[in-house]
Amino acid sequence: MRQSAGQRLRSAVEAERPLQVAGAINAYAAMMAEQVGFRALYVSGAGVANASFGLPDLGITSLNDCVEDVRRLSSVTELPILVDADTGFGSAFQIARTVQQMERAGAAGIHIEDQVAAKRCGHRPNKAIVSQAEMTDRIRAAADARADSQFVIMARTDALAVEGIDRAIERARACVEAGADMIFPEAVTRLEDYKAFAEAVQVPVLANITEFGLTPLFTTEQLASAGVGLALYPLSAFRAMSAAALLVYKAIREEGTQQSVIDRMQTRSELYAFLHYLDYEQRLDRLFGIEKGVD
Ligand SMILES: C[C@](O)(C(=O)O)[C@H](CC(=O)O)C(=O)O
Ligand SMILES: [Mg+2]
Repeated sequence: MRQSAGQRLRSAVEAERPLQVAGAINAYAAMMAEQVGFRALYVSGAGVANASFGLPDLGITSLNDCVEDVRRLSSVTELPILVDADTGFGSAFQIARTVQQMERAGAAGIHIEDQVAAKRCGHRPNKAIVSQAEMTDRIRAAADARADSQFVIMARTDALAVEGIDRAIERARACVEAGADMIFPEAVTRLEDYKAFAEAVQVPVLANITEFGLTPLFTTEQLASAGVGLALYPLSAFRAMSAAALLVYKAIREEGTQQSVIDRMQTRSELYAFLHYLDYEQRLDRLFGIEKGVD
């Protein structure tokens, strides 16, 4: 029997340490990431807000906004998809609904964080977090709502920046007791802190290797030595795509031609290869009996 998405994520974490999880802001990006060998994908909350809606990552987008992006990815890939569910999109019953909708949309797991609903990016100042009791309630509600017991509930804590390492670790442990399968300590600055989390919680720990934030760009080797289970690159490709797009827009506008930036572009045949375009065409020909040169 085909493994569930949750099982596939758990197996991937076992198979690759740390499991590199690639952020994909759309279905086509997911296909490229899969075809270069990633074994897991990520739907970033910031990605949904910034790329799909042109909004800042400040808790403005909804469950439906996010679920739609998840559906698009799960339609084109068998890779397990970890989803950023921000603060869970509400209180207990809404969190339960978040879990159910994400499962149905094909997600393998979600992370829920302990920031207040008016959340911020984890690498920005002035974050505020809910009490430990409220956070463990979120996790309990999420774990209880799963249809598939293998669906991954990951607890993200933003407590390190707010309350320091000891309280953050205590929170992470409390989340595991409440049913969290994995832990995402946000905005970690030192390898030894990852190690401390990993040793304390004894479940896979995720390192968010997002650029231009508080976490140094640790290598997978460094992360492995600190006992990290998953290495996340939430927006790396999006940042590069955005820079490339800007360059191209400017060149066309300023130079009246795209000639100077053509070698920055993916070619039509490269695009078609990732999309399996020719397979579609062949299927069409087979279905409708169209042969070359025959009307
Ligand atoms: C991981 C994250 O939650 C995301 O939404 O992708 C962001 C990433 C970022 O803003 O760089 C976060 O770390 O808060
Ligand atoms: Mg986020």
